Amino acid sequence: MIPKQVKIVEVGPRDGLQNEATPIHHDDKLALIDGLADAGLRAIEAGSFVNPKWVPQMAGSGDVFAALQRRPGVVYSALTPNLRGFEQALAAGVDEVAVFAAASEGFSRKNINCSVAESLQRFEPVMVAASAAGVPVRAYVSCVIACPYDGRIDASNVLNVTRALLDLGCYEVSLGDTVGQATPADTRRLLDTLLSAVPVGQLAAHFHDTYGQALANTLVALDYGIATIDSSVAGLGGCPYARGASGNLATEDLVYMLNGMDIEHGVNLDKLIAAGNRISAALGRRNQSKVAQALTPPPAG
Ligand SMILES: CC(C)(COP(=O)([O-])OP(=O)([O-])OC[C@H]1O[C@@H](n2cnc3c(N)ncnc32)[C@H](O)[C@@H]1OP(=O)([O-])[O-])[C@@H](O)C(=O)NCCC(=O)NCCSC(=O)C[C@@](C)(O)CC(=O)[O-]
Repeated sequence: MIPKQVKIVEVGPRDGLQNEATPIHHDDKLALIDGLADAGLRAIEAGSFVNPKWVPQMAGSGDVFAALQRRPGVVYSALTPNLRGFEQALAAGVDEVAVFAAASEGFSRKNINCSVAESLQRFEPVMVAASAAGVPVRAYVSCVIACPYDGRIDASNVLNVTRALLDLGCYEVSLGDTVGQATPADTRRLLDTLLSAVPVGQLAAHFHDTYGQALANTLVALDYGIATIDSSVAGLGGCPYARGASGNLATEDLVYMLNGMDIEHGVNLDKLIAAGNRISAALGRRNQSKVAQALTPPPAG
């Protein structure tokens, strides 16, 4: 049954910006995060504590967290691949962290330099430390439909990794269609398998829009009762280890659809579009959201 209320997890400042070729000014990151919070987003992935040699755009995440104007009720989170990343995130004052695994061996090796089984072992000390510090841990599974290295992925692989992450103590697993190849039929097949064994309240949807399918797939996820949807303002993003993959579902497009379906989400569309247009201008490109394009007046003259 379609949920009456949806939690939007805004991943633009992390998933969105991590793949940008040109350096992004610290102040632009802060303005983006604050603009998103001002628009009503209550879960914002603001950075990531990974090796800066591998993902240079996230190198300043500690500084970003230190300088955030925290708004009450907003959860500011970060990616942490291992204990070292978690310790840095904790020192930076994150409210929540996310560990990230993959449903394919090829992507796991390229992305985090270890096998899927090894990645789960690396998360064990993170879970212990997070529990001791009272920090909730979310998880991602990448490549839930297809992998740029291993091809099509069997839903049983996704189920096994999802279960392992929940068994470790993650409160939720976000299902990442990293390369954006899923069609609604693929999403249905995946969710039929997953929901035979995992409660719907422990799953979130994370679709990239490379093939223009993200909103259609999100609608399928909502239809299956998934009430947490990841999206990225202005459709920012991509993954450094999935060449050619484009940004996430644009938050503006998601909000517009939810408005039309009378599903509560708490986000002001006008303020969201303004935040998306600001970061797009800072990056020297057009806002990739169709809704933002439709609702933004063309420049005068
Ligand atoms: C995971 C590691 C760190 C393992 O990297 P590794 O090479 O296996 O780690 P290591 O323990 O062998 O250490 C190697 C070097 O990394 C350093 N190191 C070790 N840990 C850290 C850390 N936490 N922060 C900073 N530095 C770290 C460590 O100090 C050492 O430095 P060196 O001595 O060479 O100078 C590395 O592979 C890495 O940083 N990978 C980047 C992964 C990444 O950020 N990918 C993009 C995000 S995932 C994504 O976008 C998908 C998602 C979530 O959105 C969902 C979807 O759409 O699919």
